[in-house]
Amino acid sequence: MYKIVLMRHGESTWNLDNRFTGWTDVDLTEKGVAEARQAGKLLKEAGFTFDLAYTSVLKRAIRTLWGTLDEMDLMWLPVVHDWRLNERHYGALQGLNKAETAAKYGDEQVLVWRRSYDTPPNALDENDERTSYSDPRYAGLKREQIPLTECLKDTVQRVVPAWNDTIAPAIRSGKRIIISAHGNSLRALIKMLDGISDADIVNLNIPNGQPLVYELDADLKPIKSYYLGDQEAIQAALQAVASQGKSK
Ligand SMILES: O=C(O)[C@H](O)COP(=O)(O)O
Repeated sequence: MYKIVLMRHGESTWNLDNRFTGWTDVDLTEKGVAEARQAGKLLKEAGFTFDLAYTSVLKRAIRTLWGTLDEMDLMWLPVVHDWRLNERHYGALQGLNKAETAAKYGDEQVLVWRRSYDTPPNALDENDERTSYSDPRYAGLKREQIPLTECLKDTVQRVVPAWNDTIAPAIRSGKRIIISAHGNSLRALIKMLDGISDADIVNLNIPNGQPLVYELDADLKPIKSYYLGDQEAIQAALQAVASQGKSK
């Protein structure tokens, strides 16, 4: 049996402002930094340790990993930064307030943009200054690999290869791993791991900074999964994430 830990980054400045973030590289708030440390404390208390860490190329996930590993005295750990674990690109919504967008376009439309499997938000214009074309961290990618918007299905199409090419082989070789990533890149991964249908994935929300343990069998199929920590607080946080896209 293998055990892996998935974790969404702690609260970011744009989580606090309730803005669509996607590939925008915003930092953690003080609360987010504290959540990362608290996650490390919980993992240490529960007897976890790791051999290898995976994260995205976005600082809110990277800094969360740093805080967690620091708390576990594991800052020396090898870390793989993979752009394929980035948040889902939120297209032209990036930067807009979620509740204001719901007031303008309706809660239903915002739910479709946030949670539907295959309807992407409007794309950024190629000349929009918010595109990632000239960002050096994506210099190794072909232009067509850099999204202008994504639905969850598009995110699945990059997260699953990251799993198959690098993460799954590392787990099979016996490495104990932690993945620090994002709400929707983790929804993509969990959809694949748990075989969640396109319709049911709409209901899956991930709270900030809470370690989610997956126990996997020899074929890397989930045996069970559970959040560490205060279960009531986690349920409240899940509800709060679901409500972020409502006008009231
Ligand atoms: O990119 C974002 O705005 C968030 O990190 C995830 O947002 P969501 O819960 O609205 O999809």
